[in-house]
Amino acid sequence: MLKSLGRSVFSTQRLVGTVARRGYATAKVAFDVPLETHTDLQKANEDLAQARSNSAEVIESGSTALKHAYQENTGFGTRPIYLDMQATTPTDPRVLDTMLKFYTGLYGNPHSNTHSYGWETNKEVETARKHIAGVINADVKEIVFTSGATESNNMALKGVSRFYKKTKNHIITTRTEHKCVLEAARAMKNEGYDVTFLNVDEYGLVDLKELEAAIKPTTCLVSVMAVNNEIGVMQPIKEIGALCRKNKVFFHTDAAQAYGKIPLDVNEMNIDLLSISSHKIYGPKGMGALFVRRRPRVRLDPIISGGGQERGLRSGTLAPSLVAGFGEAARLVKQEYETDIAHVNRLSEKLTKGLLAIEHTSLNGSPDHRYPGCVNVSFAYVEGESLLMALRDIALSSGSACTSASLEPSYVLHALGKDDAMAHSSIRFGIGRFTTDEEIDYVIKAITERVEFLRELSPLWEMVKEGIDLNSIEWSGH
Ligand SMILES: Cc1ncc(COP(=O)(O)O)c(C=O)c1O
Ligand code: FES
Repeated sequence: MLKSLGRSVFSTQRLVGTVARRGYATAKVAFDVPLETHTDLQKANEDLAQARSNSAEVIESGSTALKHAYQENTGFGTRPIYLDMQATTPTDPRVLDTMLKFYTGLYGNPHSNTHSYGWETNKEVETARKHIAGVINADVKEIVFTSGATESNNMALKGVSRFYKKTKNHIITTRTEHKCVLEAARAMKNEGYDVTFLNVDEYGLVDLKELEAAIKPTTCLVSVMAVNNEIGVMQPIKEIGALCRKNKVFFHTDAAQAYGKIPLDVNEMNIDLLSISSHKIYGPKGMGALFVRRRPRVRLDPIISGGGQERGLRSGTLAPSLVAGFGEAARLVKQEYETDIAHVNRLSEKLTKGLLAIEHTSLNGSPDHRYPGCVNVSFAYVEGESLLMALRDIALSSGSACTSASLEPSYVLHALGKDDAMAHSSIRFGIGRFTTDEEIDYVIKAITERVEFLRELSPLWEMVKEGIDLNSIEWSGH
């Protein structure tokens, strides 16, 4: 019988009905389809949001945080508190101001060098490049614009290994990289390259000795991310850089979650290639860059062929509005670094303390080597997706688990040795420049109440309270 205590007991269908009865939502939605996949859950969420926004009643009005969550009628439905900063950040209004002029007067092609339309746009592009380089102490000539960190990572992994393939065909990366690095590495494996995927320890950190041992005479590239997007863990980038330089291997780091958020100096840290994403720093989406070191020079095969823009490494006309927005976002992260980090630190401490005060919760990833703006917590005996459904007033993610249409739990948490149940009960909280104290207070209160509420529904929780050892039970898979 215990074997059947699987997903059906935690059925989201039942949960939504119950949540509605408890008064978290005034609308009741009937689901006549079984809610099994993530797509079903999303649809159910959308239906519920629609029903709720059609309802005249607003729950628990009064507090500003709640107003923010439920009452702001933007015409796009209700707006939950935004705590999904690793997925993307809101555009800073100052960034938008910088971008608008490119949709009116400044429409010249930045690559046109025969007239003033081209020159004036090009000047703006180069100003942006300077701001972007400045954040990581790079030279302007070392910044190549791309469509985002996905493209930058592909360029680095595919471009470098293809260029050096005659003499070197080995790539080293880790198991907790973003999907775009893992998939680019896998693509190179399919092209015949030798790829090592390093393990991480229980804190999510790579072992430097293991890394050194993995380096071979044929190794051309080591790619280790700076800050993990799911758990916020910061890898020892400086030490990895030193190790790679000593062994004459190029070092690439995916800094999509790190750029502008932790101190990065490409020279001091011996970084040869570094990927950046504009929309993680309050800039526009669809924009990014790859830092490519000039001394010692890193060579790479372009993955896009064409007119030879961006030093021949990335052909195609640049999007000046996006470039300038990205540049302004970079200028702002540098200018406001101290204020931003102090703000994020303070709210992160408050949130972490508040969440870990709930019994049977734990922080995922190293508590010491982390970017504080990403807090990943496991709530034992509560299913992540049930909790997300009960937290419709807060925009959150359970890391990569819920971005997938399958019910496969996070590979990052797995790499840390977490079991399926723990991975499925984990939620990622992202704090940023515009997050407020009131929002964090509201989130702590809401999570505390709803975790308690969901546990009350959980037969597992009942068993825990009765003192049954859950490890002795054989579960059915899902
Ligand atoms: C660590 C990491 N790498 C790469 C990316 C991809 O960035 P972009 O959306 O700019 O392609 C992301 C964004 O989700 C990320 O978090
Ligand atoms: S699929 Fe969302 S938590 Fe498992």
